[in-house]
Amino acid sequence: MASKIFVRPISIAFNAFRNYSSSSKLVDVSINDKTGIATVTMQRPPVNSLNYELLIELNGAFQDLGSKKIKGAILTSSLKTIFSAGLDILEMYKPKPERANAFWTSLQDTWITIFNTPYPTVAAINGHSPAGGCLLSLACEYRVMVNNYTIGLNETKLGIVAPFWFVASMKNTISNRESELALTSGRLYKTDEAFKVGLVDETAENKEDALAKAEKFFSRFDAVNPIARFLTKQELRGKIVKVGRKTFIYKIFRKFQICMMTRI
Ligand SMILES: CCCCCCCCCC/C=C\CC(=O)SCCNC(=O)CCNC(=O)[C@H](O)C(C)(C)COP(=O)(O)OP(=O)(O)OC[C@H]1O[C@@H](n2cnc3c(N)ncnc32)[C@H](O)[C@@H]1OP(=O)(O)O
Repeated sequence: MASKIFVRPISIAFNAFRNYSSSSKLVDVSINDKTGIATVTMQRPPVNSLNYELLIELNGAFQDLGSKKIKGAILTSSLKTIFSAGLDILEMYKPKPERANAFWTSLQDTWITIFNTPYPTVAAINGHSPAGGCLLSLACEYRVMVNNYTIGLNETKLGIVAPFWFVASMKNTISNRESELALTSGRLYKTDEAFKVGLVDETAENKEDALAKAEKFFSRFDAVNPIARFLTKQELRGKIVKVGRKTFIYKIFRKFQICMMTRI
């Protein structure tokens, strides 16, 4: 684990990013060769619900970007009014245990990858972003959200308990008090409300405005050593990942969830 952490930022310094573009079915990745900014676009209509295949592609996209010399990556959606509707409900309906296990693992791996990237990340939230959609944006370092949409961890409203790494991601962004109020009530915030509590960092008029503001965020690091930056990010986020990845409680929790899912 430690070697992975220390090798990555050094290796990215030796890789070029120029003229890179790749598009799979569910995720499009492009890198602007002038700015060095990557854009990762989810494109799974109708609502970018997170199924196993989308998660695997997302995880792969963010991992691959770790080997390119990019300035930062923006996560956004190709859909007009939805960033992501969260986990695909169909993945949770009477799944086979193997599929359920693979699904949960892919969700957690994707969260860890995005939460831990050596390069800066921004979610340009250009539509509704409930539950797992909110989680993806929380994994990024900065959130810009288009006006008049909703975002939040609404699991309790669905009768579901948010895993503690969902909760930890929220608490990494807004206060413990606000997290408690939000999670226990399953609150979905409108864009302006989310901005007021710090769940999003900036609001935007439309997707173009959100992308422009996201790009501007990366210039904060123009005069910052990327390795020092990444190690500092790890110092701040490492404990959350460690707890999420390793604890006995997590394994029990996952078994319990899969058990619940396969019985419904
Ligand atoms: C259940 C077992 C529990 C066991 C324990 C599990 C523990 C889990 C821990 C983590 C928990 C949860 C994380 C999650 O992410 S759960 C998913 C939460 N998502 C939501 O609550 C969002 C629901 N969707 C909406 O609010 C709206 O659809 C929208 C995103 C605001 C879009 O609205 P819209 O009016 O533009 O579109 P709409 O007509 O509603 O939907 C279009 C079609 O998309 C389908 N759909 C919507 N959301 C999902 C989804 N999450 N998964 C799969 N499919 C989805 C919707 O059914 C429509 O389909 P169709 O056109 O009717 O066929």
